[in-house]
Amino acid sequence: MTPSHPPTSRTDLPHAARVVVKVGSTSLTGPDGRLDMAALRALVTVLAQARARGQQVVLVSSGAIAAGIGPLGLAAKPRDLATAQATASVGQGLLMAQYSAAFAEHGLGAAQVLLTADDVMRRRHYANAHRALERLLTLGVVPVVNENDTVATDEIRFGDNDRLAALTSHLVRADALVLLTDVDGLYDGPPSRAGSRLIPDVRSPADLAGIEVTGRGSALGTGGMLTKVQAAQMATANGTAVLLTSARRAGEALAGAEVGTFFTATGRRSPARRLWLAHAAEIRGRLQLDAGAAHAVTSGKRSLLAAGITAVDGDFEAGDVVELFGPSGLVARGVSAYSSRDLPAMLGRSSDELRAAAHPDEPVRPVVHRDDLAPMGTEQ
Ligand SMILES: Nc1ncnc2c1ncn2[C@@H]1O[C@H](COP(=O)(O)OP(=O)(O)O)[C@@H](O)[C@H]1O
Ligand SMILES: N[C@@H](CCC(=O)OP(=O)(O)O)C(=O)O
Repeated sequence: MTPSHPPTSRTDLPHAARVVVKVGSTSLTGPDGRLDMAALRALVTVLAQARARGQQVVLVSSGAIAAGIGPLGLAAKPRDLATAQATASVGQGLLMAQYSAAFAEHGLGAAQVLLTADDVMRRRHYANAHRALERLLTLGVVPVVNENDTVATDEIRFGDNDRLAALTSHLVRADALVLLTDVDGLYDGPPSRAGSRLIPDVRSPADLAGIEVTGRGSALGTGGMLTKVQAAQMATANGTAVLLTSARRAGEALAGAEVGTFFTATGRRSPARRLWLAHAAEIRGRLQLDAGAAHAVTSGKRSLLAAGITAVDGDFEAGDVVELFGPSGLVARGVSAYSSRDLPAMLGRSSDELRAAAHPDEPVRPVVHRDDLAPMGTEQ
């Protein structure tokens, strides 16, 4: 197999050693909202061709909720969490049965892999998921990944499979990520608006300036174009090239044709936790830092101590993600070890003062440990 490196252009894509392909609900369902078997089988044929070329393939497939709507007699995609969870657990089994049958026609095995946000955020879970996926790939099986919708709670869920696909690309160290949807690429405005034009290449985040993307998906889709662009940025910043196009063009895309929008890989892999913090985590509050603290967390990559915090905003618990602002703007995101109720009494106090005031059994921790920090913004 070709040595692993991100493709630098579309023509390189058929030579990428390991590819993650993500397909959205809208591309797998017909107008009646039911699974479109022909679309599913056509996609599997394309993935089997990639396998025949010697590429390893991981499929991230939405469609569990869509597949559950018909059998449960529902009129539309459920809005409340409990019904969405129930619908996904009915649909996921049906979806997977179709994939297993379709891959078997090409002599390929398929494996269901259901992930939650914890599986990429927590170090031990991450190592576990990584090991299982590696073994599946070396066994020649095609992993079919979806979010574990039945157990994912509102607080800790990806909610959209685009960012799950970017994190899966990190998990398997993919060279390329192919995002398949119902439009043929990224446009500079909503594709339904007359005059919107396809953007063929995105070479750096600056190329995205001025582009209008909406977070609203179609009736069955979830994140719209916004989560796809976020996923593309997560993946490219971590050394994975991205091609965004329509599911109808999956065959051409994987064969290296001039279709869709190609996002060049811009960065190198960072730890998964940092990736999550920087791009996917929900922000619950904000800490204002003095200049010294802002410099310490960005340049020195040091833990944030209470002494350098001047103000606390928001309502958050210990373990929630907060944004850290220096005198000239956003500098980092991090996991706060203290709640917004406990922090105000600690501000500006040195660790020695806090230790003297604390209960002897209670260790004084940094407010944000350096392992839980993702530098962002300009003061890096
Ligand atoms: N700038 C844009 N370029 C392309 N598509 C866009 C843009 N802004 C919004 N969209 C919409 O995003 C939709 C795709 O998102 P979504 O429905 O969530 O798909 P999926 O089910 O494949 O995840 C497209 O149908 C399109 O109408
Ligand atoms: N996990 C959900 C997918 C949610 C989702 O992201 O959908 P989509 O926007 O169509 O990729 C399901 O299988 O229904």
